[in-house]
Order: sequence, then structure tokens, then C-alpha cells
Amino acid sequence: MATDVHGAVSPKSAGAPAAGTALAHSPTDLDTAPVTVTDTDSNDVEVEGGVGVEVGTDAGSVEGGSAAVRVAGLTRSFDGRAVIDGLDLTVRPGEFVALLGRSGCGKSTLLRVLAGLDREIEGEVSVPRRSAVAFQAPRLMPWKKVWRNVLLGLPGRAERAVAERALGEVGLSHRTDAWPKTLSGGEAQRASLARALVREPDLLLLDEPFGALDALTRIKAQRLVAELWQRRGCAVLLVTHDVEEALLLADRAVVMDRGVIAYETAIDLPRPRDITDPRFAALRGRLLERLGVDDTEITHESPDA
Ligand SMILES: Nc1ncnc2c1ncn2[C@@H]1O[C@H](COP(=O)(O)OP(=O)(O)OP(=O)(O)O)[C@@H](O)[C@H]1O
Repeated sequence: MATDVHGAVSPKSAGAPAAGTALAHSPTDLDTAPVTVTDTDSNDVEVEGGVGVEVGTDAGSVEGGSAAVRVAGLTRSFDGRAVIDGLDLTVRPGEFVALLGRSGCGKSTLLRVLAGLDREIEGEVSVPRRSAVAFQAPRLMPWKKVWRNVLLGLPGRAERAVAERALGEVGLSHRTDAWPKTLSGGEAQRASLARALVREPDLLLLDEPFGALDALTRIKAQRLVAELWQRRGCAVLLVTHDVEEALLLADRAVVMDRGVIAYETAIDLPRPRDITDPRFAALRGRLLERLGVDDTEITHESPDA
């Protein structure tokens, strides 16, 4: 597995792809479509004002180690306020990590940094060369058929068959030639997942991908992601508000608070997970407590309370 190491980026170079990094889209496109950040083989190290930008650092440094994601001392500020403030996080290859935290604590900001969409950072960030991201909104281009959306931004000449394979994996073969506006919410989300999958990611970044789905579609989409993860063996970092979702899917849950990972717990339960398992309930209670939610208010509230 190769790595892309984003270092601290000075304001001067912020927003633009760092030297030696080939982005699948122009910076404008990056905001509107799942992307792959692909590195060249450059080992360039740029140093401005004493802060280093390392790009395309030799893959062996992480491949030989045990991390798919390595974040050290990451800081991201907006208007002088540090939303991420010296954050450290490691994700192992093939590990499924759920990222929880109160609204506005910086989860999406962290994901954008990992996706290479935000380089106005300090600290060290190392992710696999092949990473892909899917957002809550599927972000399909309405003027392109589904299969063309799936291939959007792929480097090199991509074949229709590649899109067909990915669409098959998400159960959407029958919608290959459909226009995005004719898809249901769940189908659009699956098309968005297919678009991430064609990148053969070693790291899949998911920013509340099920947030806008109805309950039933959401359950199906969760199962699909669990299957894809098991089949593909890629690392997954899933941003979610839903503690149960985290417990159903992830190997580990981490909670962000005040700019750092304030709490984490292994979810050491057999799969498929059973929400009636007392250990599930115990983990749920602990995570809710960390999120500042009183579990008893939810589980033991009487109907007329
Ligand atoms: N481009 C930006 N400019 C200014 N402030 C920003 C920007 N992006 C994010 N922020 C601020 O950073 C903080 C964290 O935002 P972020 O979207 O990462 O939170 P979040 O944890 O993902 O929230 P939610 O769970 O509600 O989606 C918020 O206070 C937000 O207003």
C-alpha cells in the first residue's frame, strides 16, 4: 500500500495540490465529487517557514508499519479558532473505525483533510495513495448517466466495464444507463459508493453516507457497506452521528471532542452484531455518555414522562 503524506501546509500553498501530488479533479471539482488523491512517485519535501510539506513519501514507511491512516499533531483553524487541535489518530490497514462526536466538533473537517480536500493544516497526515470518499449527498452529476458518474475523475481512460463491475457490486447493474435524477435516494447513494469503489481504495472515507436515507434503506446500505468492507479488505473511516450504526459496523469507535480524539473503544463483538447482546448495550451506554447523552433518558423513558 502506498501512502500520501500531507504535512503542514502554509497559507501560501493552501488550497492547491501540493507539489508532486496529482489530484483526480481540479480543486473546484473536489468539492462536488468523491475523489481519489493519487500521488506521483515524487519524494519531494517542501519546506516553507520551517513547516514541511511531504508528498509521495516512500510507501515503505507506512506499508512496512501497521497504519493505513496516521495523523499526528493535526491542527486546523478557522478564523483563528482551532477546530482540530493537535489531534492524533491511527487506523490500521483493513480496520473499520467509526468517528463520532457532537455536532460541530470537527468530524467532517478531519475527513476533508484526510481526503486531501483541505491542506490548510499543521501537523502530519499520512493516508494510502488510493483513498476514496463518499459524502452524505451522493453528488452525482445530473448530466452524466450513472455509469459515467461512477467513472468521473478516474485517472487514465476508464472503461464502461469498470463501472459495470462496481455497479454490480452495489446491486445497481440495472441502473447503469439511468440518469441520476431517476434514482431513488438509496440508489443514488449506492452509485456514489460504486464511484468510490472503482478507485480500488485502500482507505474508504465515509461522511455520514446513510444520513439522508429512510430507516429501511439505511439498514440495507449499512449491510452493503459491511459486505463491501469484508470483501475488499480496505480500511474504513466512517463519520456518523448514530452510535448504533458505529456499533453495528466498526472495529473501533473514536469520539472527537475539543479538537482531539477524546475517547476510543474497541468494539470487540462477533459479527453480525446483535443489538440485544448486553455487551452491545454496555458499549452503547458508554459511548452515549461520552457524547454527553444520558442513556437512561432514551432507554427507560416512560411513554407519558
Ligand atoms: N470552511 C469553514 N469556514 C469556517 N468555519 C468552518 C469551515 N468549515 C467548518 N467550519 C467550522 O468548524 C467546525 C467543525 O465543523 P465540521 O463540519 O467539521 O463539524 P462536524 O463535527 O462534522 O459537525 P456535524 O456533526 O454537525 O456535521 C464548525 O464550527 C464549523 O462551523
